Amino acid sequence: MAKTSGKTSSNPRGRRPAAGGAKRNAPSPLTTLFGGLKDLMKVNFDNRRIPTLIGLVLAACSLFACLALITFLFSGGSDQSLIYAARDGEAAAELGREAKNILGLPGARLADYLFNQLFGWGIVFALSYVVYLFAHLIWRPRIAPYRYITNFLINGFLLLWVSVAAAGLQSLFPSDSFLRWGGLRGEELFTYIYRGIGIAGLLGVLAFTLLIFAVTCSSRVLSAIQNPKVPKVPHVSVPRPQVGGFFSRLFSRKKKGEEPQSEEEDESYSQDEDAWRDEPPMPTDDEDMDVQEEDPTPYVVHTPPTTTTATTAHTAEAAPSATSFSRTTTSEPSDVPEMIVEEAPKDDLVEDGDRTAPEPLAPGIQLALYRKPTIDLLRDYEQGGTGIDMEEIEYNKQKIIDTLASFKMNVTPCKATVGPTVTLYEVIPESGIKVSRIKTMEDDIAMSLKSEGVRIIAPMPGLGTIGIEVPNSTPQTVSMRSILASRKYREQQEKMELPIGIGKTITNEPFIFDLTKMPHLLIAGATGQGKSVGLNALITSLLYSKRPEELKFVMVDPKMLEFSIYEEIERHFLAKLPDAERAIITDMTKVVATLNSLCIEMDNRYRLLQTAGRAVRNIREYNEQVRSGALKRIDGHEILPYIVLIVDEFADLMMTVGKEVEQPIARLAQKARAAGIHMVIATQRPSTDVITGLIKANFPARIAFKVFSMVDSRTVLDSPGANQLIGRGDMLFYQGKDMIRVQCAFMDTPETEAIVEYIAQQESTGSAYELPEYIPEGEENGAKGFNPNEKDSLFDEVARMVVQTQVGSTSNIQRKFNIGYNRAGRLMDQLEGAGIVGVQEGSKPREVYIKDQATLEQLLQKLS
Ligand SMILES: Nc1ncnc2c1ncn2[C@@H]1O[C@H](COP(=O)(O)OP(=O)(O)OP(=O)(O)O)[C@@H](O)[C@H]1O
Repeated sequence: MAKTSGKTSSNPRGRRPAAGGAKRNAPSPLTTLFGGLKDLMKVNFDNRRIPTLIGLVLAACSLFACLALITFLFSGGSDQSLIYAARDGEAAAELGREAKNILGLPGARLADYLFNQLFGWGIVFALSYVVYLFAHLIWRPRIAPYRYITNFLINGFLLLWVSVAAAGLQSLFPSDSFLRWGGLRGEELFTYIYRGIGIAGLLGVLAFTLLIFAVTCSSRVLSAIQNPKVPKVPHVSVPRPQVGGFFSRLFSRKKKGEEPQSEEEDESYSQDEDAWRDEPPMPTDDEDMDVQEEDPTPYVVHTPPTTTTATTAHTAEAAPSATSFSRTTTSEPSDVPEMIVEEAPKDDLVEDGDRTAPEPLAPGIQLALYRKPTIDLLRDYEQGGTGIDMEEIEYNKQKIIDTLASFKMNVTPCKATVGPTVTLYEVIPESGIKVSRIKTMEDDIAMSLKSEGVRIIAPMPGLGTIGIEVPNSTPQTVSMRSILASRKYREQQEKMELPIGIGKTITNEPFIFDLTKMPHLLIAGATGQGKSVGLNALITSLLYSKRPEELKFVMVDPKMLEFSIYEEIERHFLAKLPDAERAIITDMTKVVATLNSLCIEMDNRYRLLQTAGRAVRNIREYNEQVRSGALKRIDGHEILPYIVLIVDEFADLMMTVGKEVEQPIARLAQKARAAGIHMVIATQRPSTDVITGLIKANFPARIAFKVFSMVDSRTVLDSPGANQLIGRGDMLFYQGKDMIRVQCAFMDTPETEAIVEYIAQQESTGSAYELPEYIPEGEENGAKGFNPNEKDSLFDEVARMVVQTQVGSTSNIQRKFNIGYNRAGRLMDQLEGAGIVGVQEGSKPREVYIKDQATLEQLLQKLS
């Protein structure tokens, strides 16, 4: 073939012959014949027909030879006379019997020739090469030609080596067997070497050539020579799926019914020389070599002692259990021989006993008998824990390596971390591979693993590896109970102001963050991907850590169903506008007033912080001062509750009232942190008209559940990733730095109902927390006048006190009448409306316009 090409290339087709030289340069009939043959072969090779035909012929031949040889081993002795008779020209019939070989006399003669006349036991390697040839010609014709040559050389070497060694052995242990162990050719070669260098030399040659062969072909032998110290470790064998030589892969594919059905389908497998996406590529010659010499124990699990330690309440503090696998594939460079499989630490739960104990009474605590909900109200969904499925891990690892290798990206796996729903495989790419190229392989790996969504983190921040997250075939449900009962949550609860335990990370650790540090949160995700469950987890987390005096929610629920369950705890944990009937806001037009009211509350709080002195810069410091007694209740100071605004469907809000909410939300987002007001807004539609630039800029902390497009993912997270999630609470947490994949905790409606009931039946603050009244700009003038219907019952008394003391201060009213800050603020507004005091000017007391009691009494009479 090569020769043919050489000849034709001297007259490349398409080149015009020189003028006048047409005859001289006309192709000879031989060239024409070869050229035609070449064209024919080319076309047919492209069609894969010729290789398949050749492969089938070779398959038939090798089957014939194998059958002949196998029966020859058993019946060859009795067929010897027939074989020699035939060779001497006598007919078998003359000897009066038939050959015992299953293929008759031709089979016996062929086997005798192959075995005895050629290479004895070495012939096995000749046959194995023929099998390799036909298998590749039929099923994988496009592998590079050098692979045929490499395999030929390997089998050729083994054939000669075994042949000479077998001939030597037979000469040492002579027998009257009809079999010539090394065959005639092997015996000749043996005799030649033996005569030249003697038996010691012969043994030396055999040993040395075998060593050279092993070093050339096996990276394991090479590394064993380079690092002779092999650590002694206990080992347990684990069955290995999908790893092995060509035949095991072939059979496993058949078993799974994945054989390409049609020629077209088959063609698609061979688009790229190595790109068998649906199956690992055929082993390269190197792989074949290693597979041949692999230990029959597929792979070894090294179990460090840490894995066997008993689970105690302190397991989280113990080192994570780790199981390391010896290298099983030659795709890996020899210097990183093991992959660590890291199972997440077991849940470290603490007893709930202390929860039911009465809380120590402290200044600011009004509800002395109030108890936070107990853990037994929550269910445990995590039966069985996150067990490691070694087979799955090994299978996925192999698939990842093979898929990347088929695109010429060799990687070494170094670690697998098994999480509740996802396993993170860390790999190190061979030098020279662009990390950005691996990043583009998400879909290819997902396809080869037949997996829903694969996410590649390239590179893993600070680790020098590339992370490939693959969903587990049996995801675990993370229960809210396991988060709130965890030691970590209990510890963080002490340190954080608004601790939110929302789920578990990939290392199975509770993921807890402080809402005050965010300080606002944007949640997005397509419908049905776990947003509502996530919001409930967030609310529950706060209900478990805060008392009614410390926390109030403002809930906006356009779906009208999601938060209605929390209505029962209105008197404990909800805040509302003074004129609102229900605390849960379902009417979108009321949201604008609520947001503006929150802005007023924010401003009021800032003023209050100013009056508290220089040492107080935010609500935490203010509350600390109140708790410590430095700021006294008698002076109108009391614990300021954190306010958390939760909007379930922000898109609805934007569609209904649009810009009107955008402004107050942006204002709150920019300023409300110090005043203890935090926002959580969730949306099903993460489009740019909902999550506008203004909103995005003010919500640095974001949670993305699964979205359906990369564009949506970019809108939420500024990068792809959320589109690769698998749903059912699988989420990405982003706070301007790295993205953290978290499995959101699950809790069902009955659990929420039980918590709400538990709180509702306890003592409360009497009514919902009253937010300041908001008067829209247009109505302000009229309303400022004074509305007798809204007159506070304390109005007259307060007015008298203000005129008498000539001090127009809200905190003064609070102190004197022992009322809350908001009510005092509202009374002050009414005094302003009635013309008794002037407008607010910074943190100074207001000017009192009425100077004597008589004038005041006249005015009060007019207003009544
Ligand atoms: N963390 C989780 N663990 C397990 N399953 C979950 C989890 N979160 C959600 N699911 C499953 O997904 C379903 C839908 O969840 P959810 O109602 O929270 O979605 P959603 O995003 O709020 O949808 P929508 O926007 O349409 O209301 C749940 O009924 C539950 O079966």
